[in-house]
Amino acid sequence: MAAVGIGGVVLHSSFLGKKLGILKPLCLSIRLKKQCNFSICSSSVHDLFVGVGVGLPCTVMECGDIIYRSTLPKSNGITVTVPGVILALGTLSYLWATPGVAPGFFDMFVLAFIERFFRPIYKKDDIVLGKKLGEGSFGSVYRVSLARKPSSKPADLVLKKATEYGAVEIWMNERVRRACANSCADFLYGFRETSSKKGAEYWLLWRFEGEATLADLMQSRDFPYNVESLILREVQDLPKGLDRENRIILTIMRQLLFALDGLHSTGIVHRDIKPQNIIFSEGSRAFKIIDLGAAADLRVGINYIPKEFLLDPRYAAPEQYIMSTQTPSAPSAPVATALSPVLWQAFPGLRSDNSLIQFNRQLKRCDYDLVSWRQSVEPRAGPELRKGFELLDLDGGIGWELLTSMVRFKARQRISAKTALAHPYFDREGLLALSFIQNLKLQFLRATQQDYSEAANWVVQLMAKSGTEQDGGFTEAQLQQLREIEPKKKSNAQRNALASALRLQRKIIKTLNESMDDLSNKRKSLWWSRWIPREE
Ligand SMILES: Nc1ncnc2c1ncn2[C@@H]1O[C@H](COP(=O)(O)OP(=O)(O)OP(=O)(O)O)[C@@H](O)[C@H]1O
Repeated sequence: MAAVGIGGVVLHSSFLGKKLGILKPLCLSIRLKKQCNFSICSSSVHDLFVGVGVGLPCTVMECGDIIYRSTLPKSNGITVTVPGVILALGTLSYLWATPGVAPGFFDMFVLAFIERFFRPIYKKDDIVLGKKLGEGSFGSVYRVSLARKPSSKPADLVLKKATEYGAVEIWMNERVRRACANSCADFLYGFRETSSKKGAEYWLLWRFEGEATLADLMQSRDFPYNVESLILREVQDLPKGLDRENRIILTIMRQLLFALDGLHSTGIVHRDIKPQNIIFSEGSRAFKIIDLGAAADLRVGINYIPKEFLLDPRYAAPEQYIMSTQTPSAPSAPVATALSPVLWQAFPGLRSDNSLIQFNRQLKRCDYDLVSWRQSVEPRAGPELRKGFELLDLDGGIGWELLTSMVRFKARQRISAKTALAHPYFDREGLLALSFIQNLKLQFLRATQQDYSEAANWVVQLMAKSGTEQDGGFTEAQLQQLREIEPKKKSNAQRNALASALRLQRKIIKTLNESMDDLSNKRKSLWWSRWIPREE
């Protein structure tokens, strides 16, 4: 059925025809070219429906047709009503909002399935064990090679033989490989191995990324210059100093935040970010994240409410200590930026376990307020701590400002990896120029994450600098007034509605969490792990 276009709206001709019979003066007057000029009463506007389709303008359509066609029965085609559109938009935005439930299901049931046909498969017999790289409570890690080495398969690999948490780690690594491969170590394959005497084990294979984790590099007296030579692949013959160190730390931080943001954007929260879980990839000359065994996938709820916390108390955010393992946890903003990596890098004293534990105690005593902590320790600070503060105070204290916005007691007040990347601290150049994609991403983040009150301040300052009487600028009093303008508070009704909506949202999430908790209690099996390949 033809439709008539009016501006952006398209009206079905059947509707128009019907209404032509009850022409009443006034209200919405629609002038269709010169031949037809008719009115529609506002009382009828509410049952106006909007047709989907391309409308023919009067220039190519004889308007007489409208009256003739209007006697035809109503179209059975899809029509879109305003409430319908609102409902559909609401549903879509819910499904696509962070962490992205809809893309999560697409990934799980479509992409993961298709990927299975194309990925290379490894078997236990293909693997020759080499040196042990690490042993944790949940598994052992070895450097391995392949027994037979087809040229298409990489030779230098890392194998983790893991306990039950290996299943989660396989899931997370596969998700990451599909969504943000550069954020984490290059994962190749994972399977369940049941022939061992110890019982079932999960075997996970990665490409060998490099010899050193950030923790190893930070132990060296030469840190951060040792990282500079790794990233640039040469030793710089430049004088050492705060400025150079700041550039290196900024580069590490930026790489880390890009990797973290990649994880968060796909709905995965690592929950165990620490220098030991950040590996330097010699191939990519960048830091990558490892050990996703404690991660949670917020999109499909995997590992979302773990029964046992796998977190490292040296680095975990304060709420992790105080939360009972039985309490269903609300999804907090990316917790991973909790105890900011800036801390470990700026203050060499915090690089040993004992001083880190001591720092945690001091911070707790200051109610997790970093500014009070600084006030309490700075007067009697040793040279190392002093150097850390100096480094953070460079460029008007922009590093300190970033640090304080990352280390906050309340999870919701901590800035996310995305917002941190848009922080002016990263305006400075690092060691390497950003890639085209990183640059684009950064520009986009800046445009979307920026706090615009800063921009307003900047305009005020600019005006103050050029504002003389002669140039028609502002007087000091006027500028003061401008500075004092406070953002308008939302009206009470609006705030109340927002608060109720948030309360409702929290209630729904809590109920969902509780039911998930119940479900996982009843059926201890990891339902999604049925997709993990098995080797008997
Ligand atoms: N892809 C990789 N390339 C090179 N080395 C790796 C890789 N993955 C892990 N390693 C090395 O293996 C060590 C242990 O890895 P990982 O942290 O994943 O194991 P884990 O069993 O969880 O150990 P922990 O319990 O101590 O955290 C790392 O510290 C790192 O040195």
